[in-house]
Amino acid sequence: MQDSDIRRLPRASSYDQTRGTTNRFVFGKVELLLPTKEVVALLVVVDSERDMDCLVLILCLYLLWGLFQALSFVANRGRRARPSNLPPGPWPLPIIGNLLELGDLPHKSLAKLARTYGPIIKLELGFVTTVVVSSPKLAKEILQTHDAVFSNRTVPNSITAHDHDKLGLPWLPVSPLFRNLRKVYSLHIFSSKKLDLNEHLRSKKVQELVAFVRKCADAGEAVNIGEAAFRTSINAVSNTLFSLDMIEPLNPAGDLKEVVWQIFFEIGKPNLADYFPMLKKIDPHGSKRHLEALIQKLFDFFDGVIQRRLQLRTEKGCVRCNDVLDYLLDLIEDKNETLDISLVKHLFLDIIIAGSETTSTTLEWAMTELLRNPEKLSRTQAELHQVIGKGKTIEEADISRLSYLEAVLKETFRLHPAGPLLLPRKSGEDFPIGGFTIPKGAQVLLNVFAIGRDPSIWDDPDKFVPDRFLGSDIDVRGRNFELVPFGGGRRICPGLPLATRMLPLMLSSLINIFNWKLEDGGIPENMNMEEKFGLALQKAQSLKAVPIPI
Ligand code: HEM
Repeated sequence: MQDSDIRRLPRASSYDQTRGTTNRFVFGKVELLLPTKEVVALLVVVDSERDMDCLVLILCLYLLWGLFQALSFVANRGRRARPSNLPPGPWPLPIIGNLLELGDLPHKSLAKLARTYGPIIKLELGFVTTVVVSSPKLAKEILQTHDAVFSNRTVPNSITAHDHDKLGLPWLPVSPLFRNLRKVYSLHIFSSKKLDLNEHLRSKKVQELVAFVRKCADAGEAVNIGEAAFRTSINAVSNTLFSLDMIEPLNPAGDLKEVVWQIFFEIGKPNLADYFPMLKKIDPHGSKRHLEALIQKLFDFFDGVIQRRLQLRTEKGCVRCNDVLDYLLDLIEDKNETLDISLVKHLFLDIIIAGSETTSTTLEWAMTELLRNPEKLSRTQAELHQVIGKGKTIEEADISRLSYLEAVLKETFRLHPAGPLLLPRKSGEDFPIGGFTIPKGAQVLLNVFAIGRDPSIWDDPDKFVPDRFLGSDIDVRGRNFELVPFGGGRRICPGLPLATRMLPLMLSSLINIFNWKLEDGGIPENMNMEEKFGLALQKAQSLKAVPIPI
C-alpha cells in the first residue's frame, strides 16, 4: 500500500466519511485492515520506521496475550460440554477463527456461505461463536416460535459507554425495565394516536426538504439524496421528540451534525474487542472512549432541552408542545417508576441513532432503484398524479391509497434492508433449530439480505420488480418471514410505525414534484450499486441527481 493510499483513508468528519469500511482497525497511528478479499493475512499500514517498531511490539504483545487467553479459554470451555451437533460451517483458524471469511460485506459473504453449508451455519468470530440463519422457516423459529430463547442481544463493547448497554432499549436484556420501555415506546411515542397528534411536525420537515430541492433545481445543482434525506429524517425524529431541529440547515457550525455522524461512525466501526473479549478493558481502537465523549455532548444538549421544557411547564399559561418530551415528563410527574431524566436521555439517543440513518439510507436506495428503472418511476409518478395530483405533497392519511408506492418501498426493503443482519441476538440456552443445536450464549444473526435474494423464494431475485407485491399480502410487520427488514417478535423495531410514515412522505414528495436526471450526464443503467456495510447498509457512492420541477 502506498503513502497516498494512507492519506486517502477516511476521517470521520463529514456525512460521506461516515460510510466507513468494515475492516479498518486502528491502533494509535497504526491501522490493521482485517479482513478483505485481497488479503489472506493481516495487512498493516504504517507510515514510518518508528511506527514499524511500535507495530511489531504491539503485535508481539497482542499475540502473546491472545495465546494466553486462548489457552485459558480452551481450558474453561472444556468445563462446559459443547453440544455435539453444532451447525455446519467453514473450519476456523486458530485464535481468529473465521474472521477472515467475513470480508467487507459480511451479509454477502454469509449469504455465499449459506449456499455452501445450508440455511443454518456456525462460525467462530475470534472467540465469539456465531450462528447465522438464512431461511424464512428458521427465521420464524428464531423470531416467533422460540422468541423467548433468542430475545437477548450480544452487546458491542463501545455501547457500554455511559452504561448505555444497561439503559438503552436496543441492548437491554429482556427484563422489567425492557418491558416498561417497550410499553413507553408503543403507547406514548409510536402509537397511531400519538403519531397522528404530531403529524404536522413531520409534514413541516418534508416541506423544508421540498424547499431545499427546489432551491437546488433553480440553481441547476445536484442534490445529495442521502444527505438531504438524513437531515429530513433526523429533524423529523427530533421534532417528534422535542419540537426542535437537530440539524440546522442555515447554521451548520452551531449544530450537532458532526457529533451525530461521528457517533454513527464509531458504532459502525469494527472493533477487535467484540471478537476478543479479553481486549474489552484495553479498548484497542478507543471506540468506547470516543463514544463516551460524543454521547456526553448529545446528553448536554438533551439536558438543556429538558431543563428549558421543565422551566416552561412551570410558567403560567404555558402551551403544551404535545411532543414525546411532554408525554414523558407527564409520565415522570405521574410517578411512572420506570422513567427518570437519565433514561429519557438514553431513549432520545436511541431514537436519534436508530431512526435517522436507517430511514435515510432506505430512501436513498429507493430513489436509486427508481432512477435506474425509469418505467417503474413513471408508474409510481402516474399513481401519485392520479391519486394526489401532480406537484402536490401527500399527507400521512393518503399513504394507504398508494399501493404502487407501497410496493416500491417493500421491494426496496427486500433488496436493500438497512439492517441486513438485523441486530445480533443471543441464545439463552442450548437449543435445537433446523436439526442442529445452537449453543447457549452464541451470537445469532439473521441474514435478511440472503433471504431477500434467495432464488427459491423470489423470481429474478436481483431485479427491482415492485409489481411482485401488488395484490400480495406480504408486509414488513414481522409476520411474513421472507420479508423482515424490521425484525420480529418482542424485539421488532419499535420505530416501524414512524419509518413507514416518513418514507412514503419523503419519497412521494421527491418524485411527485420533481423529475430527476443523474449528475454529470450519468446513465441510469451504469449507476454504481455498490454497498458499504456499517451501522446501516449504505450506498457506497452517494446518489447525486439534479431535480427538474414537474
Ligand atoms: C427504515 C427504517 C428502519 C429499519 C429498516 C429498522 C430496522 C430495525 C431492525 C432490523 C431492528 C432489530 C430488530 C430485531 O432484532 O428483531 C431494529 C430495532 C430498533 N429500531 Fe429500527 N429500523 C428503522 C427505523 C427506526 C426508527 C425510525 C426508529 C425510532 C425512531 C427505530 C428504533 C429502533 C429501536 C429503538 C430498536 C431496538 C428495539 C429492541 O431492541 O427492542 N428504528 N430496527
